[in-house]
Amino acid sequence: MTHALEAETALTDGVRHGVITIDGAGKDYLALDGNVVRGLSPVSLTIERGAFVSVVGRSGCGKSTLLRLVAGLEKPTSGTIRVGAERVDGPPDSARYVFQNYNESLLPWRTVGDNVRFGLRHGHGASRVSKAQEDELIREHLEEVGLGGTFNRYPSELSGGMQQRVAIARALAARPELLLLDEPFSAVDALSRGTLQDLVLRIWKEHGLTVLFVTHDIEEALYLSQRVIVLREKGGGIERDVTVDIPYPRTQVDFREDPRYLRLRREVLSLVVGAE
Ligand SMILES: Nc1ncnc2c1ncn2[C@@H]1O[C@H](COP(=O)(O)OP(=O)(O)OP(=O)(O)O)[C@@H](O)[C@H]1O
Repeated sequence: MTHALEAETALTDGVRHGVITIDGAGKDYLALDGNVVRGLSPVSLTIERGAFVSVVGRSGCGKSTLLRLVAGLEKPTSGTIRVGAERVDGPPDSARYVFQNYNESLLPWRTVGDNVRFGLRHGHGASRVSKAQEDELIREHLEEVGLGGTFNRYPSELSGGMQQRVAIARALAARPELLLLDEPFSAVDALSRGTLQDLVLRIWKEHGLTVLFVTHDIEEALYLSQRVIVLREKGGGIERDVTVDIPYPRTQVDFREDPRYLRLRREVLSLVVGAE
């Protein structure tokens, strides 16, 4: 195959499979004191359309940097990133990002319904519909994340877990193909966290999304994902790409007793602890 034909095939495959293709992408930051800080050594990674992939590693290993590069919120110092056939150079239209801190995710002066409306109006291939149709769609999205009846409330009137559900509903309203989640549940209590994990799994399946999920919680990463990318300390790049070959549906209690999970937890834990 000629190079031109190979490139062409790669592009059409990219469109068809909606892959994230990271090719030697790395990031060095210029710190305020003028020193260069390694955010992430160059990494290469392909994520298939419809995959659920998590990124784990110690604090400062570059998890958020990797996600922000894919989200187009940072420019790589080296290498390239593509979402589908498009080279990332700013936030891709087909991707939505949910932050760790729900206080930053939502517009506090807008009602829950209007926060979701924002997602609807600024969505992927958004088309104008009447206000009544919009309201109907917003109510459906809120129902989907278990927040029926909160349309006219303000974010500050909701618990942290509920606010994160609003952020997810708003992201879904934008009809993304790719959902990027940066430690979205780290600030909520353990029980709400389990429920939110199951919500994300349901949404992933029902909407056929590709999910890239950053967490410091190895158990969470294994429970959710088909693949867990372990990063080396201090922006050192990829230590291991671990396949989680345990079928879905998974349930919180059974999954954690599965011998395959216990083996993988041991493997990933020792990689993270040993990734120095
Ligand atoms: N804007 C920035 N300016 C300078 N250095 C930065 C910036 N953002 C990140 N860094 C540095 O890049 C490295 C990787 O940071 P990053 O936030 O990606 O790590 P992380 O694995 O997500 O950490 P955590 O688990 O603590 O959130 C760290 O050393 C961090 O201090």
